[in-house]
Amino acid sequence: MTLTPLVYWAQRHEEIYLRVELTDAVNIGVQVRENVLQFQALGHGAKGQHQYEFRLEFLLPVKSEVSHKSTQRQVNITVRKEQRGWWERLTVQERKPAFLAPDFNRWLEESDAEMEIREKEEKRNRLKAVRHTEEGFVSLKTSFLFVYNLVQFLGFSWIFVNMTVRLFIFGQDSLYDTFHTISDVMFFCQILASVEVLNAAFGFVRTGVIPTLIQVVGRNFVLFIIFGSLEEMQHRPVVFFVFYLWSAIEIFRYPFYMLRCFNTKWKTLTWLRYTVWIPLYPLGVLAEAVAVIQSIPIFVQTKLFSIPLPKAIGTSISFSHVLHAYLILMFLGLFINFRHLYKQRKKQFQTKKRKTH
Ligand SMILES: CCCCCCCCCCCCC[C@@H](O)CC(=O)SCCNC(=O)CCNC(=O)[C@H](O)C(C)(C)COP(=O)(O)OP(=O)(O)OC[C@H]1O[C@@H](n2cnc3c(N)ncnc32)[C@H](O)[C@@H]1OP(=O)(O)O
Repeated sequence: MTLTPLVYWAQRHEEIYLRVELTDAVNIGVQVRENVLQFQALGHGAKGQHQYEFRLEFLLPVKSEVSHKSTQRQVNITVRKEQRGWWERLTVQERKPAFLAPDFNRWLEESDAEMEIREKEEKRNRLKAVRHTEEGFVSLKTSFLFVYNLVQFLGFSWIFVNMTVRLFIFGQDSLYDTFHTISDVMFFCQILASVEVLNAAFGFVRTGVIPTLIQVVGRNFVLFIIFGSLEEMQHRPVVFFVFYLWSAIEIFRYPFYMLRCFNTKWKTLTWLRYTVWIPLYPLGVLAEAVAVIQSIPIFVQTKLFSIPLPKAIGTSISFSHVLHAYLILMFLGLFINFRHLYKQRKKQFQTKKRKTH
């Protein structure tokens, strides 16, 4: 005698769901041929552990591909309708088979099913809109970074080329008027470089805020406080060395970033960006330290930026104390950034090795 399991059903506009009440079902066979579904499996049903079977002739055409998933408690079958629509019943015969019942867990009336479709569509449209906005934001961010890097590249290239040409034409004399020929563009580039701290802080670029802050604050301190505020410093050769060392790295760093905006890398440029800093960074810090040391007697003499103390004490705190503290900070900054750049270098070249294998 053939045993039939209990089967619960529900529909949507495009699918039929069947839930077969069999626990621990094995040897499950489900086929759909000419709109007739045949099911057989061995499992524990209403009549105990047996072979169970049933057959359903659908009201309207269905696709022959059928999917089923079994859990410990049941077998779930999904059949796709050939044509989208709402069926008035499941089977061709008007009388419902005794083993078949509506699945009230999934049951929906036609209007509710339509609402469900509409909700799904709305959700899909919302997701599409979010993706669209995100894509717009990404392309805006990329354009912004590209333009920023381009402007910095042009600025630092101008500085580097101008200083090199002047060195060739005027020789040693060019060392003494670097500030007057270069400072405007350097001021512009270094003020603009503050954007890099914001880029790091807002996550526009994958980098740490601290190394960027050290870099930007460190350079701007030397540029505005040491060179900018002391005319006596502006004619010294140290300005040439500081500006030349700063711009020598930037003419590789910014074009490297420009390519990264398009997820591109050029091997030689990547190597230069992550190698040239090894000699340049300590030399740059050394040149900046020389500038700070040279400025100390001038600050003492001119009392510029000194902090006046109450009249009863009758003296003031010289800015030179701040500069002494800054000299220590500089070497701390050098250590932090050198370690950071070393890690970045390792990351770049390790990734590359992994990719080529
Ligand atoms: C808290 C304040 C305390 C102040 C204390 C003051 C202490 C003073 C110490 C001063 C020492 C400074 C000395 C210095 O002025 C001397 C010199 O500069 S000498 C010249 C040599 N210098 C250099 O080589 C340094 C150049 N500068 C830098 O490299 C960066 O400024 C630095 C922050 C140090 C490192 O950069 P970053 O962290 O960004 O590393 P990456 O370049 O590897 O970038 C990481 C990823 O982000 C992407 N990125 C970064 N920026 C951009 C951008 N603008 N556009 C697009 N993409 C960007 C980059 O591509 C990397 O991503 P991916 O790995 O996918 O490529």
